[in-house]
Amino acid sequence: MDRASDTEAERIRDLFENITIEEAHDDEVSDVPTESDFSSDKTFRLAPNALKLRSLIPATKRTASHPKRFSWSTDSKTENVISNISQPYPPLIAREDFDDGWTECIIRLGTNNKIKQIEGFPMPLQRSKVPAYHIKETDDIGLGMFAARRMGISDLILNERPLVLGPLTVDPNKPIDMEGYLEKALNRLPAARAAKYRALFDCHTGTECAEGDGSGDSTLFGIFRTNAFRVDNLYDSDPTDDDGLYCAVGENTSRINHSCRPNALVSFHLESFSFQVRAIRQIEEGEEIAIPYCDIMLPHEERDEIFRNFHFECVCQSCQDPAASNAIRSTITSPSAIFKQWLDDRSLPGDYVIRHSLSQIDTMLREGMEGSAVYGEHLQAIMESYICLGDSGLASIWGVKLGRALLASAGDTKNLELMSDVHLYSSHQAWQSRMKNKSKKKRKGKKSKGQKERHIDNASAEDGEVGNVSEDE
Ligand SMILES: C[S@@+](CC[C@H](N)C(=O)[O-])C[C@H]1O[C@@H](n2cnc3c(N)ncnc32)[C@H](O)[C@@H]1O
Repeated sequence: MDRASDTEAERIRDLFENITIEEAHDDEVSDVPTESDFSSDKTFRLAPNALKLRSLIPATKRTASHPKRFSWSTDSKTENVISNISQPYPPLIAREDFDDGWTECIIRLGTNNKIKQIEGFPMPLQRSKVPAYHIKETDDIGLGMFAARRMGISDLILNERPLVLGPLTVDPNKPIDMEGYLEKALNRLPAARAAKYRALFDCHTGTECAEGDGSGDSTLFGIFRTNAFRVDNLYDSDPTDDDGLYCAVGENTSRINHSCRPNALVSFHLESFSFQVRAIRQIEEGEEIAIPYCDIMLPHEERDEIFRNFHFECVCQSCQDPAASNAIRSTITSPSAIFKQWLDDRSLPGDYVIRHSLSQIDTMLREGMEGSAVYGEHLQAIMESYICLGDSGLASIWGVKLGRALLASAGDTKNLELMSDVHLYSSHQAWQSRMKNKSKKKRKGKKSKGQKERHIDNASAEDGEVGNVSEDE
């Protein structure tokens, strides 16, 4: 971080300590949602794109560490429903003066407090000197985002603070006045940011979907439903269901179109309270940037069903030939069963998992599926195979690939830093657990020439390429 941003971070922190949260008065918000408003089985998604950025780190970890104290309060009359959390309120500083942008949040007080406890919040946004994108008309699907320069895997394309954040789901049988809340939120936003929100695309208002979900012809809610992306790491109740989860609308993030073979992923970075969009493969200047609005592993019919709720038919290459893309998807599976089999059966060859995962990765690269969680699982399977085989060089090559994939999907640089450390691999508990003649090798201190070991050719294992398996005779 440079000196200027250091100073800005300190300034924000100082000011933030003086934040006063506005209490919602009964006359202002007459229908404050109660716990039951958010807890019906019949909830629907507000986010068309409800992007489940499933972490490659086992989900149990996240669930286990989830603090229950952030559950919805039943004492809703005293709750602050609309609260400003990202910056302090005037007269401390004018919202217009805030370079990184201002987010209005339709959230519970518990969530508000949770955000304020995040260490370092709010961190400044990352800005690139040379713009990475521009927004312009596509040939057929309205506006879209296009690369302004060439980018590599995990490169940051966009980092922006959302305009508005609100609940992911509401109960259609007990609709809350989202239109009213959004109107309030926009009135509190700087005028220019509110205008950006109002200018966003609305595929929802006036449709049959709007009739059934309580949004009626409310335009601001329609815009919210069209453009909100799920915020995966902010939750107010049990994160195993949709209840108490949030989604957010971004000025530029919400202009990114969907593809079932996306070249970028969007994630939410809590510390800076911002969307990050990162490349998941090399992107050429002028190429359209596309993200997944749903799980791209789903068969075409199920993806189509999701898009139908949002009134579009996907125009991506995979959807041009559904039979072919379904056939490819049906061959892709998680490596977990094969990995377990390899660990249990020592008669299987050393490269058993590696060969299988390389073949799966090859298929996924051809179909443009680097954005799926299974892709990361295969990178991980190869990395862990090399750990078991005691090859830290190759383990680190695949570890760095995995680190980049994790960075692109979760916006966190920690994994990549960790995986770049070559000593990490030899200190793994499974290190050398699959080596034949382990003791003999140790005595010799080098690889036995006659031993049949297979390895990935380092030169061809560079990013985006599948390495060749060769025999080391
Ligand atoms: C979040 S907006 C994306 C930006 C939008 N194109 C605009 O002009 O503001 C989502 C809408 O874009 C269109 N869209 C996005 N991806 C598409 C795709 N792959 N095929 C067809 N339409 C798509 C649909 O109309 C969808 O409701």
